[in-house]
Amino acid sequence: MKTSIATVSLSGDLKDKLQAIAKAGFDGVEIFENDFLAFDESPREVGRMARDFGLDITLFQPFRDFEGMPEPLRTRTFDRAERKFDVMQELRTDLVLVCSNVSPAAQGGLDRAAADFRELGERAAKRNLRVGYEALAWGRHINDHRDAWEIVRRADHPNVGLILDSFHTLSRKIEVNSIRSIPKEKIFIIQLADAPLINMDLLYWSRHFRNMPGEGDLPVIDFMRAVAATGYDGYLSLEIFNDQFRGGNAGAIAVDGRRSLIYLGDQVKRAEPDTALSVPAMPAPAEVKGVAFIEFAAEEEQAAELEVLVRTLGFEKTAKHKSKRVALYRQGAINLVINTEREGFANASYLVHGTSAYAFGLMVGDAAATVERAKALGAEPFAQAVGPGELSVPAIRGVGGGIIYFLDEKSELARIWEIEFEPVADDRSTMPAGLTSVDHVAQTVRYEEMLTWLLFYGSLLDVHKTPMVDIIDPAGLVRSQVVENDAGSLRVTLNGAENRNTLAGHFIAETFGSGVQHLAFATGDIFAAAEALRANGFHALPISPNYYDDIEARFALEPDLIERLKEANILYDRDEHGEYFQLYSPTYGEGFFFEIVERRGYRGYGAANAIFRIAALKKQLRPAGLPRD
Ligand SMILES: O=C(O)c1ccc(O)c(O)c1
Ligand SMILES: [Mg+2]
Repeated sequence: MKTSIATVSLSGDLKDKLQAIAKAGFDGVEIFENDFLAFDESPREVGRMARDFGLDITLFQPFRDFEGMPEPLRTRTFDRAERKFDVMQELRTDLVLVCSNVSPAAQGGLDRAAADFRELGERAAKRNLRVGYEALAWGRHINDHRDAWEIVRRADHPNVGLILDSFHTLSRKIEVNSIRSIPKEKIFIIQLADAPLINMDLLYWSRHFRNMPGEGDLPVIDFMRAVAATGYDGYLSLEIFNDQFRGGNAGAIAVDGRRSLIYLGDQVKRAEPDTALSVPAMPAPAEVKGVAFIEFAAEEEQAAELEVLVRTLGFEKTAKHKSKRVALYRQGAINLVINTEREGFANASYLVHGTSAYAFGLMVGDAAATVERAKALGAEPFAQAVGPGELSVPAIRGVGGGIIYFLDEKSELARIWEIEFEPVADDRSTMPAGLTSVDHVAQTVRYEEMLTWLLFYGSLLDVHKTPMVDIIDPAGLVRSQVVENDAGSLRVTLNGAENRNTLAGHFIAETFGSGVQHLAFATGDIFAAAEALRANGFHALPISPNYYDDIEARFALEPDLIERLKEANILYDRDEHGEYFQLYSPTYGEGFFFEIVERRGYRGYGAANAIFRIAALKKQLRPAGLPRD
């Protein structure tokens, strides 16, 4: 499987783009004509630059408004093509993309178009060049790959072939199985793009909202399976028109792009093991059995404050690390680790981000295999010095710089708490509150990083994503999307903050980056938990009385239940599967907080309640930039 990406997909000048593309490990690049025209070097020099970066130029594109032109436009169009051929020879690329004509002057007719392509093929053949025809979804006469293929078939010229672009086919919901019968030699290149499902004009959707395969909602896998069924094993080339990517970090977007192609290849291979597509072998997506631990990095004094909060939540200090300043707090199956080391990664993370949940551990089927898969997908493995008697825990760097550790039950890793830690007798001052497990981990991320995170989790783990929802913060919008597995043993909510006045935006600005902003713990009895917490000296986040009047009316709740909810500051929601109860802690530090939830069948995350608890949480936050008193 060879990978390529169009220069139009990335930010920067042509050289920046080539550099990012090469660094991400692509084999080739499509030169988008405008990127070349806006660049000062000659085509010969651009070709040399690409080759110096180790990149094939897979395609030069696009050549517009070619087929079906009446004279004298037709003659001019062929002259124009000859000029492009000159540039291609200088660049030293042999393939040009001709996209279907959108000009009002264009005339229809498959035979007329086929004749034009045969003549163009003849001219291209004289120079050893090839011409690929792509049906734009909004082409004037040709907007369906099946018609483009019919024209290529009738042109019947070895230098004329078809270019399939997943966006054009899938955006129009064209039956992908029509691809299966196309001879693979006639498919000159495959362009790939996904997109979120939004109802809008096809051209506008295509030019602004495309994203990497797996980041959107289109069935790119079905498209790719149909392509693979032809026996095609040539270049897979990303062509992503996206406003955000154009302004983003070229290096990071290129890494996402390459990851998306490898992930796509892996999915095709798993669905069709006999596929002709040469896909690198890698372990299957990791099955997550649960969140094994969450680790905070803190400095001593703040750690003490955090410990008080954690104790009021009913946690008990059960163990300490044999040689490091690391303590384990436990309740039910929840392990919270507080790391106050003065060196190493946790300390470095503390120095940059302040007290934060900088790492978490996932219990998976096979920890080593999970890191193998992550590496195949271009993630960075993480390792630090292992002391005597310590385990080397497989780990990777997350997107925002945090760490994800992997434990499993098949190795010594399952016994990490016994091997590396020793029990302590806690003179416990608080009582357990019936918290049983981690319900979800909520990460606040930069809005521009949302897709990166989704692809990161989605490609590595056996999870699915839920549709994006808007969370209303009094100071702006926060977009939220969830990655979760069917078992409910992993739920990660990703909240993308666009603006620093929101609670999420404040957290990012003040902690210098994306990170875990809240942890939600599950309980089987929220009212009993609330009672126990209160006895522990925990103060639940106060919720406005107006909220309770509203839900009483909205859900027709019994007055008695409303009273109990109100009295304990418990929020309520309901979906078609059941009921949901939520209780929040006050904020800690720059907006970190805990949540306690009881699910009675409910599958969501209480998005409808977010505005109320955000307003309440924000009341407690110091204004940005002011020191704490
Ligand atoms: O939006 C366009 O015009 C355009 C141009 C070239 C392509 O390959 C494409 O898919 C779209
Ligand atoms: Mg295209």
